[in-house]
Amino acid sequence: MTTSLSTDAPSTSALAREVIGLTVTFPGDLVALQDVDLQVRVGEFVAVVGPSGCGKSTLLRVLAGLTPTGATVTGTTAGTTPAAWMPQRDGLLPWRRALPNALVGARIAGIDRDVADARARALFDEFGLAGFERAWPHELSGGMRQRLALLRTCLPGRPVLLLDEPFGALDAITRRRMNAWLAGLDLAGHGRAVVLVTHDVDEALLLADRVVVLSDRPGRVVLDLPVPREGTDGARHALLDALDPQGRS
Ligand SMILES: Nc1ncnc2c1ncn2[C@@H]1O[C@H](COP(=O)(O)OP(=O)(O)OP(=O)(O)O)[C@@H](O)[C@H]1O
Repeated sequence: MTTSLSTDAPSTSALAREVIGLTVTFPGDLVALQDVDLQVRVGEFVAVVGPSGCGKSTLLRVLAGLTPTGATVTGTTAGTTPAAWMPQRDGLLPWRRALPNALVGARIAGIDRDVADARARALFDEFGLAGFERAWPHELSGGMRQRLALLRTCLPGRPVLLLDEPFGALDAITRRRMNAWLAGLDLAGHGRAVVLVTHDVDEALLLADRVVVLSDRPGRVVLDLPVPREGTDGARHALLDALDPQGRS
């Protein structure tokens, strides 16, 4: 399946995001990330995996151009390609129905109301949310809320998508569908890039061109692995080894 989602950026092979020597320290000398180097090129799908608390969300925030609350950030960052960030919490506005919630980012991005409305209605269908345009967020299941939040993130067509565990609340079948949708994005053709934080190694292998493994906190890059197109068993072992070096037999 190839998913056609309009984007406001031309197709290039440019650097979408780069961090070099990134160190993030929270108050109390809590070092969340240490000396992290990461490059994401337009057209790439990069998955970031690592143990809980190793700094994945913090890294995504920095890639989004945000300074995590209270943090000291050192190192260099580059890449100005506009990005849309989906945080772990869905952040839906409880006082707005589903469709107006979906349109929030598009309105902020200055997209014409009718254009955004038409795009949103098409995506409600693709995301299995057709018929729920007028539902209130509290009337949606956890998985539906997550899909709505992802739809809202994708709607403005920003070239870089930064997705923090977007499928955590989804049942296996819906997760497969959403994976297929993401896998069908013609990233290179639309000048896009995706950085996906996930706990699921198989999801990372299915979707990504590269998988970056962070160590236990302070998070450092312990593996940056290109995913082979065919036969991912070896890559899977390498990832599991990097995630749990002590578990090696
Ligand atoms: N605003 C903050 N103030 C203080 N400490 C923070 C803050 N945000 C994150 N941390 C700490 O930084 C470390 C990394 O947190 P982060 O949320 O980036 O990890 P994560 O890998 O995304 O975790 P998880 O997989 O459980 O979501 C943790 O020890 C966390 O407690």
